[in-house]
Order: sequence, then structure tokens, then C-alpha cells
Amino acid sequence: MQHETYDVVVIGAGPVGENVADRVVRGGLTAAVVERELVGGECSYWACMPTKALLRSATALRAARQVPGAREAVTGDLDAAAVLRRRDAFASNWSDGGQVAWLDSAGIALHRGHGRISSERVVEVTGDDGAVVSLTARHAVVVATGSSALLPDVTGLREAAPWTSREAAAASKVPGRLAIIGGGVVAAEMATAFAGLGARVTVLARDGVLPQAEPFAGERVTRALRDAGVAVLAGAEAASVHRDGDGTVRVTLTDGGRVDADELLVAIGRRPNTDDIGLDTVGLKAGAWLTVDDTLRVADSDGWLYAAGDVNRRVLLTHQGKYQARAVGDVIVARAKGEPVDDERWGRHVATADERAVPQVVFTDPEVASVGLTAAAAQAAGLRTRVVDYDLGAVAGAGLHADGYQGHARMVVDEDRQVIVGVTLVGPDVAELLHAATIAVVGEVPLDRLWHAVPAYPTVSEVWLRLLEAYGR
Ligand SMILES: Cc1cc2nc3c(=O)[nH]c(=O)nc-3n(C[C@H](O)[C@H](O)[C@H](O)COP(=O)(O)OP(=O)(O)OC[C@H]3O[C@@H](n4cnc5c(N)ncnc54)[C@H](O)[C@@H]3O)c2cc1C
Ligand SMILES: NC(=O)c1ccc[n+]([C@@H]2O[C@H](COP(=O)([O-])OP(=O)(O)OC[C@H]3O[C@@H](n4cnc5c(N)ncnc54)[C@H](O)[C@@H]3O)[C@@H](O)[C@H]2O)c1
Repeated sequence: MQHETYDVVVIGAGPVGENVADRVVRGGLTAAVVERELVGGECSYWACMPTKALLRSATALRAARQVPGAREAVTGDLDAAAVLRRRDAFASNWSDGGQVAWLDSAGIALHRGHGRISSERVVEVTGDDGAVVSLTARHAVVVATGSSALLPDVTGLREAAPWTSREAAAASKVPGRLAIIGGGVVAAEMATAFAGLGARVTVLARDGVLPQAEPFAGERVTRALRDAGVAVLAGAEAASVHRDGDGTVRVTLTDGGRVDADELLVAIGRRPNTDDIGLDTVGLKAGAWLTVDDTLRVADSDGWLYAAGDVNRRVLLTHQGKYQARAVGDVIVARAKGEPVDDERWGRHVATADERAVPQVVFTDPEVASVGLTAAAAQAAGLRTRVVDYDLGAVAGAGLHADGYQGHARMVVDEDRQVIVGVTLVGPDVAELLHAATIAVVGEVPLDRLWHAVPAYPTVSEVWLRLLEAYGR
């Protein structure tokens, strides 16, 4: 068996693993990443990038149709084939050549194959040809193996060959009828995308649409999906699934109803990619999420094992995983060099924002952009809050942006500290408004000072002033 030694070995070269390795190399250590599939991970080829490419064209078309003058110039329908071609380009045609070249330029070694921890600080990599290379880490092993789609225990489901987000993101044609189990982020975005591409979509939303978000967000997205022709069946749950000889998937519901489709997408959440990475060899449970401290070090390990990104279940988002990667890369370097560790709240070596300041955009139409706590979550956390709502469509900039602009904004104020702890914006193109809210929440900017942050006129951002006015001074 071939043996190699590095300062740090990272299992998984998704966005998080790549960034951990980059950070430790920038800090003067050596690093290897192990990847069994494509360098770039889920995000690049089957998640963030291709799905947003599937969504973007229909959104642009809707935007043009909402502005007289532009509307008249739109004379045709969406070209689904062109959208799929553009999606292919955003997925780099499922080739990781560009990312491999970047690893090379960053001085990071790549080992292709399946990585398994075999003992303390040792990772064995089994290549496609069965050859095994043993990698020893002088300082740390970082698990960044991500997550996979979860399938519910529904009779006949697996035999019916359902789509997960992977097959949907990489679809080579648009099914005539698409049924979706789930009502979360993936279900809402995919329903929007495939309805825009011309499919007849049915959403079996057992717990409603976007149940984790502010209730008005789910309500507005549900309304928009229905306006777009999507059948949203709130409370519907699949009891059994069968795929007929002609390819039709028949979903029988627990209330006896039936939904027929050409494809069935399951989008009910994720499970960690830890089944077969050797956790049992170091006293941890195979198949479990990896619990970490704020410096991303795995609890119950002897200090050499870290986990970042989806696999630690803190936040299942690329940008937040990359934020963790910066913290974990830097803390490994600090510990290796015997330098002080800055693990105070908001310190350099901790991922404090994961707790209460996570930004997310759901790219439905309207978009849902949120950061921090919802009103319900703030209350559950025991904060004394005041909730301020404003009609986004009443802002001058919104009216200019699109005729008939409809949207809603909410800020949740911690009354004791006079700071904003949560913001949710729903409306066309609100994604780019979110970072101002993130800065206000992370910076814990006092409301008194926010009055001096004057939004430019006439932008949609003027909603900030309206929210402050509604709160009062
Ligand atoms: C449909 C969909 C859309 C999404 N859209 C967004 C979005 O718009 N914005 C956003 O922020 N987030 C989005 N996400 C979430 C985002 O994709 C994940 O949070 C992100 O990919 C996590 O990065 P990661 O590096 O932790 O894991 P991954 O991207 O899953 O990468 C893990 C890598 O590890 C490799 N690996 C696993 N096990 C092993 C092993 N034993 N040996 C070697 N290699 C291994 C895998 O092959 C993979 O390349 C979306 C998710 C889905 C499903
Ligand atoms: N734009 C983005 O930021 C983006 C886009 C897509 C995915 N993601 C990330 O990917 C992750 C996975 O997304 P997801 O939509 O699969 O998960 P999710 O957790 O967002 O939603 C899953 C939904 O499925 C429902 N559900 C759970 N079990 C069920 C069952 N047995 N039957 C029917 N319904 C069931 C839940 O009520 C929930 O609403 C999310 O955590 C999200 O952060 C992010």
C-alpha cells in the first residue's frame, strides 16, 4: 500500500472541503483532499448552481412582462431546451476539470477515491481500480462529506425509481407531469422551476410550503405556485407508490386520493454521508450527523477530528459551510503552530453566525430572503420581541421595479437590546436586499444608529426606512 503524509487531510472536496484545504495551505500547512465523485461537490453539479440556472430564465421573463415597454418586446414563450443548455453550462457539463485546475494552482493535493478513516489521523483512499493509498495527517482530519437526499419509508417508493434533487437538477427533458413529495426549500424551488419549464406540477406538502419560514412567506409562495398552475396539496401525504408498465407513477395518498405523474421527486430533507467513512474505527457512530463544538471539532474525538459543512447539520447551506471552512482552516493552523485560539463569541476561529444569523434565499418567484430568527423562533428563544411588518409593494422603488409589485417585509426586534434579530423579505428580486439585513443582525446595529443608514431613493431598500418609521423613534 502506498503511504503519504500531509499536515491536514480533508475527506470530501465539495465547496466546504475545498475551502478548508485552501485555508490551511494559505496558513502554511500542507493539505490533501479526497474526493470520490466530482471536485466541487453537490453544490456545483446537482444543487445550488444548476437549480438556480433552471429558475433564472422564467424569472427574467416574468420580470420583463411586468414592465410596459419591455412587455411588448416579449413575443415568445420560454425556450425550455435553451434553459436546459444553460443549466448544463452552469454545471460545467458535469466535468470537474476547472476545479481540479484550481486545486492544483492552490497547492492542494487531490486523491480520487472513497475515503475512510482507518485509525487516529489515518485515512485510507480506495480508488476505482481498488488500489488503496494511506494518508496520515500530522495535525487534523476534516470530514466534509456533505449530505444526500433522504427517502421516506413509503411502500413501493424505491421500486418506482423516484427522482431526488439530483435527477431533477440534471434532468435532460421536462416531464409532462411532475409530482413532488415535500414542501420545503427543494420542493418549492423545483415546483417553481418545472412549472416555469412547462410541466404540470403537483406538490404533496404534508406540512405546508416552507414551514420553517415566516408563515406569510409560505402563504405567498403557495399562492404564486397556484397562480402558475401548480396543484399544491397542503396536508397530503403519500401512502404508497407504484410505477406502471407505461412509466406512469401512481401515488396513493393517506386520505385515499391519487396523483398520477410521469416523474416523482422526493424532497423531504437530507441525511449525512457518514455511512461508510470509518467512524466506527474511532469510536463514533456510522451514519450519524457529526456533532461539533464552535471551532468545528468533533465532540468525543481526541482533538484531531473536525467536521464542517452539511455533515455537521449546523446549517445546510453552501455559504454557511464555507464560513465554517474558514474558521476550521484557521483554527487548525493556529493549533498546529501553537498560536492563540480566538474562540470567544464572534472570534476568528468560531462559527458564531450559525446560531442566529444565517442568511438564506429561496429562489421561488416571489423570492424569500431571510436572516436570523423568525418571530416564532425569537419567541421560543425567550426574547422579548416586537414584530414590525410592511407592505413591500408600497415602497416607491418597488412600484418602479415592476407594475403590480407585491411583497412583504418583516423585522423582528429584540426589545431589550434594541437590535434586529430577524428579517424576512418576500417579493420579486428581493435576494439582493438581504445582505443589508445580515449586516444589521450580525453587527447588532442599534436601531438608533440604523436611522442614520439612509436608503437611496427610489430603491426597494427604502423599506428599511419604512420599517423603522413603523417601529417609531
Ligand atoms: C437541490 C439543492 C439546491 C441547493 N441550493 C442551494 C443554494 O442555492 N444555496 C445554498 O447555499 N445551498 C444550497 N443547497 C445546499 C448545498 O448544496 C449544500 O449545503 C452544500 O453542497 C454543502 O457542501 P458540503 O461541501 O458540505 O457537501 P457536498 O457539496 O455534498 O460535498 C461533499 C463531497 O464529499 C464527497 N464525499 C462524500 N463522501 C466521501 C468519501 N467517503 N470519500 C470521498 N469523498 C466523499 C462527495 O462526493 C462530495 O463531492 C442546495 C441543496 C440542494 C439539495
Ligand atoms: N436556496 C437555498 O438556499 C436552498 C435550496 C435548496 C436546498 N437547500 C438546502 O437543502 C436542504 C434540503 O432541502 P429539502 O427541501 O430537502 O429539506 P427541508 O428540510 O427544507 O424540507 C423538507 C420538507 O419535507 C417535509 N417532510 C419531512 N418528512 C416528510 C415525509 N416523510 N413526508 C412528507 N413530507 C416530509 C418537511 O415538513 C419539510 O417541509 C435544506 O436544508 C436547505 O437548506 C437550500
